[in-house]
Amino acid sequence: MSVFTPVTSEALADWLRRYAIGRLAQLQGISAGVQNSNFFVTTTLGRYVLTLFETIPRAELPFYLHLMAHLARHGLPVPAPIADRDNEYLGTLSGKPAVLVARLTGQSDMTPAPARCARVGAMLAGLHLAGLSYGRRQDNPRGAAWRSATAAQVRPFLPADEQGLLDAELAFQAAAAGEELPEGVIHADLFRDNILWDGEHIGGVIDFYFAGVDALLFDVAVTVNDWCTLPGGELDETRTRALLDAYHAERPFTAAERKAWPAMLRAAALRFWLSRAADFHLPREGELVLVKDPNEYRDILRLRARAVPPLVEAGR
Ligand SMILES: Nc1ncnc2c1ncn2[C@@H]1O[C@H](COP(=O)(O)OP(=O)(O)O)[C@@H](O)[C@H]1O
Ligand SMILES: N[C@@H](CCOP(=O)(O)O)C(=O)O
Repeated sequence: MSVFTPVTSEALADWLRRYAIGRLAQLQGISAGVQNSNFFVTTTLGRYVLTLFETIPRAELPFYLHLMAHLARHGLPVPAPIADRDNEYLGTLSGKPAVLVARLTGQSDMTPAPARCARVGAMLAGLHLAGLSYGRRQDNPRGAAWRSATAAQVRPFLPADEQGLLDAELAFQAAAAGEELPEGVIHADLFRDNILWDGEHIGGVIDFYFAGVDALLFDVAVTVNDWCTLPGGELDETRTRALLDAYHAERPFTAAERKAWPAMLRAAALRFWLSRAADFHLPREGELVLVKDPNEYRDILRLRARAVPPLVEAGR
């Protein structure tokens, strides 16, 4: 559970006067998420999610908020940020940068069937295509430079065998960086808990606060590693095929991407092993704080270094 910064009903009711969305009816802390403080806010006019940003520098926030507005305008089920009476998305509450976004409907599915993986693949391709016309640029905050810096921070806390795994992977990734891959805006954290299902339709894609510009294939790898992994960490071939084929039908993978796929699955696994290890060994203070298991992604990383299914089946 993550609420790092408390918000009182009195302070929120006062803050809401800046908006045109009615009076506060209900405020509830959200028991999920690891990065920001989130609350469900119900007013006399609608239902919203309030996010207080805990770590992202204020100057970087317009990239995310305008991206969400851009994608929503392109018909994707992304929460539109709410502008205040001065036409600003970003405000300040409890001393933190704060935003209200539309609350979307649906529930996340932690045991998705192949058909849902296919929908996610198609939606991810749509998100990448819509992102091509987004005018702002900000690098992936969890890209290669962040991975090297975070590896140095967490390495002293790891046992010897994990230090060896980490060193070998960093060396492998440095050697694998080669041909240029198609780039664009990526979500970068499209886990099962960041998609809300409304029946068989995707009702919401949330949590854009790791988005940035990077290889589109990195986003595909992040998504496959979460949506298509069996409990022991191996890839489920049916779900993997469903997701990749549906993506490929919307944005065909290039030859360079096919070649880079095994290394990209490993880069994506490394990213989440590192962030979870950093959250575990270097925790932040908070009222309700959720820490996810780093070993899950350590094991996924080990397994992806063995055989993985091809990005595109032979003959397609
Ligand atoms: N726009 C939204 N509509 C509906 N529920 C949301 C929305 N945004 C967040 N949530 C809920 O809040 C939870 C935490 O949000 P998330 O963005 O994952 O947190 P964090 O920013 O800490 O990673 C989600 O799992 C979901 O239940
Ligand atoms: N998806 C990441 C952590 C980010 O948490 P989220 O709640 O914002 O998705 C992980 O699983 O490590």
